[in-house]
Amino acid sequence: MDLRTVLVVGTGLIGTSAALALRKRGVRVLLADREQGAVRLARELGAGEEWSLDGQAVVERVDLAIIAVPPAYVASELLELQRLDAARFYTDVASVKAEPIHRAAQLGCDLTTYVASHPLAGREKSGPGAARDDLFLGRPWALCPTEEADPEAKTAVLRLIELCGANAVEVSASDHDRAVAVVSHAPHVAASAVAARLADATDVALGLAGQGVRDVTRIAGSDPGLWLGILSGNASPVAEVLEAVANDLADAASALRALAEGDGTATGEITQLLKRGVVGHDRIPGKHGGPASSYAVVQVVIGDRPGQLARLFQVCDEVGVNVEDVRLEHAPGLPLGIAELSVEPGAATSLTEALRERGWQVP
Ligand SMILES: NC(=O)C1=CN([C@@H]2O[C@H](COP(=O)(O)OP(=O)(O)OC[C@H]3O[C@@H](n4cnc5c(N)ncnc54)[C@H](O)[C@@H]3O)[C@@H](O)[C@H]2O)C=CC1
Ligand SMILES: O=C(O)C(=O)Cc1ccc(O)cc1
Repeated sequence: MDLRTVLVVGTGLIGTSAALALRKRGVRVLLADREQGAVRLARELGAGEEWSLDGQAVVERVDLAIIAVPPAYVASELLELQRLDAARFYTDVASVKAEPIHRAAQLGCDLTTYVASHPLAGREKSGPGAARDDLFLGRPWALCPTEEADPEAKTAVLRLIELCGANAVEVSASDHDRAVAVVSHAPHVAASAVAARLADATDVALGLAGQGVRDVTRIAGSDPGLWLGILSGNASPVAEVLEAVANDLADAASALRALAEGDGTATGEITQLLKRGVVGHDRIPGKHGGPASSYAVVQVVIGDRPGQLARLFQVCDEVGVNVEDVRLEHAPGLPLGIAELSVEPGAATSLTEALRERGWQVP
């Protein structure tokens, strides 16, 4: 089915990102939020037009309404939108699925026109100002149709996912919630626990912070209010994963205590955890949801001057090398840094040679 008009309720990070992606594909988008400022900013960013009611009636029934509000408000928003007959079909994007669906059933929502969904893409920033039209490109987007759902409602949500450039993954709500406890929600709490150690760390310690601690704690910078809602909505599955993580941490701490007291055999336990970590890390699928791939990394020294990265990418373009990922390491106190370019292993040598020929320092 074609989505000609879509209503986005909740013009924050996710709602506005979806709106921008849809606008880019020529879809007409209407915007609503309980905060007028959020609608205004989304509109100014080109995400669509303001949704308005004619008294208590909708002016125009849209093809699909996307409910992009915190998990606890999804069901009541769905009820209200269905009462207004605002759309033919409805979805939401909340990070938890079983509870909003259960609540919607309890409130008496029409489950035939509703298919819950969840894009596995986001950022540690909130609000329309953080939105990006390419946020969902190549990312998984779960959809959880219930038995009651009309097949056409599912088709509408699949079209939304396709228009946003994401990869649809159909899964039951309970399997979804157990899965995201492992890959998103428990990692978030673990990141917060590590970041919390930094709250009273010394300036010396913080001055020595490198990329590792930034990688591990990035998501800990997210909105605590939103995350309290996400974790509360998936409490048991998240608690189960955290208990397992806590056991591993407690075992590692005991082994290190034993090691500090001279028990050399304790290294075995620590090695086992580190090795299990490598196995788990390597199982994370690569870009576009494909199998985990190992790219070659080409390190290039770059000066801290405007335009350096653009010139570096220009060389990659000239020699036809696709940069799969890029990471910047800054050298503290020095006017230079290192750009780490991840490329297909077969392309690393030719890129290195091309860069050196053009005067770049490739250590
Ligand atoms: N932040 C992230 O990285 C991701 C978030 N999600 C889910 O997307 C949903 C939205 O999250 P974000 O966009 O990050 O949050 P956000 O805080 O950027 O935006 C939420 C917006 O919803 C509005 N809102 C709240 N209650 C409302 C109501 N009852 N009616 C109308 N508007 C209301 C707020 O004013 C705000 O503008 C949440 O359910 C979240 O679990 C899904 C994937 C990633
Ligand atoms: O910032 C990131 O990398 C994320 O992975 C964000 C995120 C947060 C919540 C979700 O439900 C899905 C994705």
